[in-house]
Amino acid sequence: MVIIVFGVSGSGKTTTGQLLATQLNMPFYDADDFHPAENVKKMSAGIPLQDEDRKHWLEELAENIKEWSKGKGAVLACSALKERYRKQLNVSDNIHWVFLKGSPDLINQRINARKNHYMNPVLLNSQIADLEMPEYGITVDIIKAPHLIVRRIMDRLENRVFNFGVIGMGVMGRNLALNQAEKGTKVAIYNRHVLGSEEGIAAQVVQDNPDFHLAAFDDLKDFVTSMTSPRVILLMIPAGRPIDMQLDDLIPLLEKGDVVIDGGNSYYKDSKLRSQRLAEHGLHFLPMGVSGGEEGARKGPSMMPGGSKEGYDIAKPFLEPMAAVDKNLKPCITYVGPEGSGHFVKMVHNSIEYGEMQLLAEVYYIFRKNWGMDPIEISEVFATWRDHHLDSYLLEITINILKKKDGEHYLLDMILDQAEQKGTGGWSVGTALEYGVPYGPLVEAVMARTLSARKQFRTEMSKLIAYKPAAGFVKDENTDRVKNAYAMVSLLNHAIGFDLIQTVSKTNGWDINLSEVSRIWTNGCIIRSTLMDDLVNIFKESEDVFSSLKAVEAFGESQVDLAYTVSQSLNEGTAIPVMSSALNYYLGNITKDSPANMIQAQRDYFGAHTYRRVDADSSTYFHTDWTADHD
Ligand SMILES: NC(=O)C1=CN([C@@H]2O[C@H](COP(=O)(O)OP(=O)(O)OC[C@H]3O[C@@H](n4cnc5c(N)ncnc54)[C@H](OP(=O)(O)O)[C@@H]3O)[C@@H](O)[C@H]2O)C=CC1
Ligand SMILES: O=C(CO)[C@H](O)[C@H](O)COP(=O)(O)O
Repeated sequence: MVIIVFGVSGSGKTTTGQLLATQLNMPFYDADDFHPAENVKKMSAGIPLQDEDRKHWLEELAENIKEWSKGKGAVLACSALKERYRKQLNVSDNIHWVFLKGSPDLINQRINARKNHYMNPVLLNSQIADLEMPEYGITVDIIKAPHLIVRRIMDRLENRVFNFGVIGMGVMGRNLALNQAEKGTKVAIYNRHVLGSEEGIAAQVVQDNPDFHLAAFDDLKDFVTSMTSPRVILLMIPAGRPIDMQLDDLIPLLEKGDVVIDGGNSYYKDSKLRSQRLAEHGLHFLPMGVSGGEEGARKGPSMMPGGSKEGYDIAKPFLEPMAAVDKNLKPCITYVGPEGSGHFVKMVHNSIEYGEMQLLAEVYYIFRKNWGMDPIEISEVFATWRDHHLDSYLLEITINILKKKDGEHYLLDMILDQAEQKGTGGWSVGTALEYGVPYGPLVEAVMARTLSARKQFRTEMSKLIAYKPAAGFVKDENTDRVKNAYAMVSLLNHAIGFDLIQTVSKTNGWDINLSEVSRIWTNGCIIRSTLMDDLVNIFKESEDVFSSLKAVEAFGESQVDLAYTVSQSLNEGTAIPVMSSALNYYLGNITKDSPANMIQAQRDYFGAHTYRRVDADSSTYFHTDWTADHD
C-alpha cells in the first residue's frame, strides 16, 4: 500500500505523512526531496514551476511508487495539485489518496511561521490557483491537531465507521443505543458473550431494528476497532464489579483521548477512583447518571455527566441530542462537575425518588386501609391533585397502577409487598451521615423497603400483636388535608436531597449549580414534576429550600394538615414512616431550643465527654462531676 498525502505547501503534508508512516510502520518519503536542483532553485526564488519542470520529477516519483507498492509500502508527501499529476502517479491498484484541506488564511499563517524551508511563501497563491479538489480518497481538515488528523486517516483506511459505541444491551443500553442511532449516528453495540446463556444478544437488537445503522459485536476487540476516534463508548451494565471487569478488558484496547462513559448507577466514590485509573491511561472517564427508565432511555432521558470536562466536550455532540428537553427546549443534560459528581447527583436523585415513591405509597395506604377507599376511587382523588400544582411523573404512574386490573383483581393486590433496592438509596443515607446532613425522611424511605422485606416476621407478629386505636380521636376524612400534607412532605423530600447535594458539593469544591440540576430534572427523569420547575427558580434566589419565601409560605399553610394526617394515621395503627419523619424533620428544623442539652448532659455524666454552655464562649468545654453533690 502507498499512501499519498497531498495538498498545497504549508498544509502539513510532511508532519502528517511522517506520523502516519510511524503509525503504519512504513518508510516515509517527501516528494520535494526528488526535485532536481534547478526546480529547487526556481521555487526558492518564488518562480512557479511549469508542467515541463515537473515532467521528470513526476516520472521518477511514479517509478518509485511502483517499487514501493510491490514491497513494504510507503507514505509519500506530495503536492499533486492537479488531476493530471495525480493520474500520472496513480500507477498501482494499492494507492490511497489523502487530501489535506485547509483555509488559505490558516495555511498562510503556517507558511509564514515556517523556517528552514526553500518554498517561497509567495508561491502559495499560485498553488491555490492550481489546486483541483479531488472527488475521491480521504479528505481531512487540517484545523485539527496532527495526531487527530492521523487518527481520522487511520479510521478511514481501516474502514472504521461507527461514531458511538454502547456496551450492555439490557433495558437501558439497548434503548440508549436506539435513541442515538435514531439521530443518524452509526452505532456499534456490544454485549458480553457467555457460551450457552448470553449469545447473540447484540445481533438480536440489530435484527429487531433493521431501519437503524447499527452493527453488533460480541468480540470486544472488533467492537473497539470498528469505531472512529476519539472513541465514545457508553457502558450500561450493572454497578460494582461488572464495571471494573469490563474496564479491565476495555482499557488495553483503547487509545489515548478515547472517552468512556459509565451511564449506570455506580457509587460515586468508585467513580472517582475509576476516573483516576483511566486518566493514568490518557483516557477520559465520564461517570454519568442517567434517569428516565426504559421509555426515557429510548425517547429522551435526563443525563448527569461528571468527570473529565475535556471528555464531556468530545461526547457532548452525541449526548445532547439524546436528552429530553426542558420547557425552553434546552437539553436535560449538563456537565455536573469533576470526579464522581455526576454519579453523586444521580444517587441523590434516586434518594429523592425513594422518598417520593414511599410518600405516594403511604398516602395510598391511608386512603385504602384507614378510609376504605378502593383503588379506582384513590386514582380519581390523585387525578384531581394534578390540577393543584402537584403533577409529577410518579403521581401519573401511580394513578395508572391503581387502575390496572388482573382478571377480577386489581393487579396491585396481587403484587408481593416486599420492596427491593439496588443501592443508591442506602448510599445516600451513608453519605448524609458522613457529611452531617439531617436526612430523616429519606432514611425512612430506605428503611421502609428494608422492613418490607421481613414478610414472614411481619406476618407472624401480626397474628401475635393487635394494635388498638386510642378512643376519642376525631376522624376527619378530608382529602384536601392529605393533599396538603402530601405537598409539604414532597417539598421536604426535595429540600433534604438538595441539602445533601449542596453540602457535599461545597466540601469537595465541585461547585454544583442547584438550579441547573433542577432544570435537567424537569423532564426525562423519574422525579420530574411541577415542583421541580419551581425549584429551578427557588435555587436561583436561595441556597436552600427553607430560606426561600415561597417554601416558608407553603409550609405555613400545610403544617397543620401534615400534623393532623400523621397523628390520625398513627392513631389508626398505620405506619407512615416518611410522612411522620418529615413532620419531625420539619419541627426539628424550626425549633430554636431542642432537647439536645439533655443528650450532652447524659454524655458528660457517664463518659466525661464534656459540654459547652449557653453563657460561655462556644469554644470552651466544661465537665461536671455529676455524682459529687446531690442537693
Ligand atoms: N432500568 C432502569 O430504569 C435504570 C437503570 N439504570 C442503571 O443502568 C445500568 C444498567 O441497567 P439495566 O439496563 O436496567 O440493566 P439490565 O439488567 O437490563 O442489563 C444489564 C446489561 O449488563 C450486562 N451485564 C451484566 N453483567 C455483566 C458483566 N459482568 N459484564 C458485562 N456486562 C454485563 C447484561 O448482559 P447479559 O444480557 O449478558 O446479562 C445486560 O446487557 C445499571 O447500573 C442500572 O442501575 C439507570 C437508570 C435507570
Ligand atoms: O435509577 C433508576 C431510576 O432513576 C433505576 O430504575 C434504579 O434501578 C432504581 O433503583 P432501585 O432498583 O434501587 O429501586
